[in-house]
Amino acid sequence: MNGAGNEILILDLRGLDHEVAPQDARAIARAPGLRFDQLMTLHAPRRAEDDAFMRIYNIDGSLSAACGNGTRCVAFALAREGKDALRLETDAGLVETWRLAERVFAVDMGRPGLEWRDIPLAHEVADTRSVALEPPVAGAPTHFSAVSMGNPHAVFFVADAALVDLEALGPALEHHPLFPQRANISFAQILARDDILLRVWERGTGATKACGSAACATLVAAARAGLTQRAARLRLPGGDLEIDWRADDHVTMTGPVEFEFETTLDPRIFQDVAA
Ligand SMILES: N[C@H](CCC[C@H](N)C(=O)O)C(=O)O
Repeated sequence: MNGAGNEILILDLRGLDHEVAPQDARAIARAPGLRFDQLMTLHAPRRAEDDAFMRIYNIDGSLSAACGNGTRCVAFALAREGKDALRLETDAGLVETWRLAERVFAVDMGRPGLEWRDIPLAHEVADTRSVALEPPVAGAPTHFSAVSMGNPHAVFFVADAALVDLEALGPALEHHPLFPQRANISFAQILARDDILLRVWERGTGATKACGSAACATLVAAARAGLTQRAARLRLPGGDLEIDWRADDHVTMTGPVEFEFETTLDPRIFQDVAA
């Protein structure tokens, strides 16, 4: 499936007692014919009131605690079992989804983390709205806004997002010493007080057509900076997402899903997997 162009693979393991190891996620990412930005594995819920426990892997096998576009795809997949509203648990807590139309879903991504330890950053920073990029990275802005959506985000506001060399700046910023758990890197251009152009270099995956949690982090950063109101359209290369940082501090995201194909995994892809 995809959510606004963010390629998502869902592996339904609810009937099995199986954990996917990082090297398995990397093997699936290399399997012929499979192409994804994130792998979402579904497991039996830990609490009776939840519908499933969900894990999120990047293509390098690293885990993420949030995946907005992937959560919408999971909501679409489980809606086929007759449920249009879901409670999904992730390593970062509860995520709730509800259907707005055949292929449009909303996700409550929870509250943003805004303290330096929430992101996390490598040392204390008084104001995460404007963090000095020290040491500097050639070609990158000197300051960014840091937000956690359960996963780490660094948001750089730029005059023209189309001019950013994502492939050059992405890796240096993802692995910057300020980010002990690395970070998802966003370059945002404010078009209006309710309209943002966004390009994302994702931690553990690279440049993607859309990143839901980055869209949430960018809206929160823009609103905190007084650049936009608390709700806006986020325009990503793969599609638009509507983000709303509500008065109760929860961030909701509304966007499309597309179903591409269903298949089974050939067990041979897990043989001779380099650890
Ligand atoms: N594409 C996902 C985000 C994955 C985040 C992952 N790259 C990480 O935090 O390591 C989304 O739509 O929210």
